[in-house]
Amino acid sequence: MSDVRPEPLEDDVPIEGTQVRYAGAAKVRVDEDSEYVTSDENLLEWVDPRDSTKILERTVRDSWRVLRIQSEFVAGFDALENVSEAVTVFGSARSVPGSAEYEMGVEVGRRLVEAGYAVITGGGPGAMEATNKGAFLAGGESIGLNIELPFEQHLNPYLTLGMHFRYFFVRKTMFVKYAQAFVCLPGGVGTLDELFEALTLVQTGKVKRFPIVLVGRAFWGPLLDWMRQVLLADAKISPQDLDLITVVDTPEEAVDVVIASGVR
Ligand SMILES: C/C(=C\CNc1ncnc2c1ncn2[C@@H]1O[C@H](COP(=O)(O)O)[C@@H](O)[C@H]1O)CO
Repeated sequence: MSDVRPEPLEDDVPIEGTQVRYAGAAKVRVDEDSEYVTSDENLLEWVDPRDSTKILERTVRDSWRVLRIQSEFVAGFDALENVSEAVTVFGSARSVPGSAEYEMGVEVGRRLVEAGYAVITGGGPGAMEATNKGAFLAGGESIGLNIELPFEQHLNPYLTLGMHFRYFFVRKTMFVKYAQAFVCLPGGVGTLDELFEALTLVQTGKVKRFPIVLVGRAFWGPLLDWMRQVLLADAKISPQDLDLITVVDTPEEAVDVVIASGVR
């Protein structure tokens, strides 16, 4: 596999004292230290109904925000409607390039493409970049769905299609709707959130025939042990819920599980 770094989709000229950031679909250059409030933060902010000076926030702004949310769904559906069979891969934003963990992501991306799948990630750094890199260099469809965050945010350069979302929940819909399976590489809170959202959707029958594969027994094993020893023992889950997750050690095994599940 060639290791040539492709031209990034994003290529901002650095100017001292400034930073480039997204505001929804728009890209703007702002002061380096300017405070930034994300769309998710605005949406989720509680406005005291007893405070009459905030009536504008409570009524007009939230109502109009719905149209922005709607437009984000439309943009996502439009951009992704032609995606062929795909697997969404989650994993740490902090996996370091060149580390074994990063290389595992590269191999997952490559093997998924070789098995005929498009690859979808969060479009950011770390395991997301690694997986996109493997998919991109293998000549496959490599999709990154990025998210507006309170700090500078870039799409990784290994994408054939990149999108930038304001709202976490809109982006999460795309992760599920356009994929036939989830693969989770080692990760932190974001990865756990994505894993458990997927698991809830499968457990409650909202999505069907949707393999969830965790790569790295040493990393994921203790979580599964806890689910068994605490959640199952305390009757918070059913024994069959544990069957919804498959833990493997290698990218090869992970892709084999996806293929064997027959999802297409
Ligand atoms: C913290 C750093 C970058 C953050 N950038 C992200 N870009 C895109 N998607 C992200 C980012 N951070 C989290 N995510 C999503 O959550 C998962 C990773 O979170 P974790 O807490 O690192 O496990 C990932 O799958 C994304 O969908 C470094 O500068």
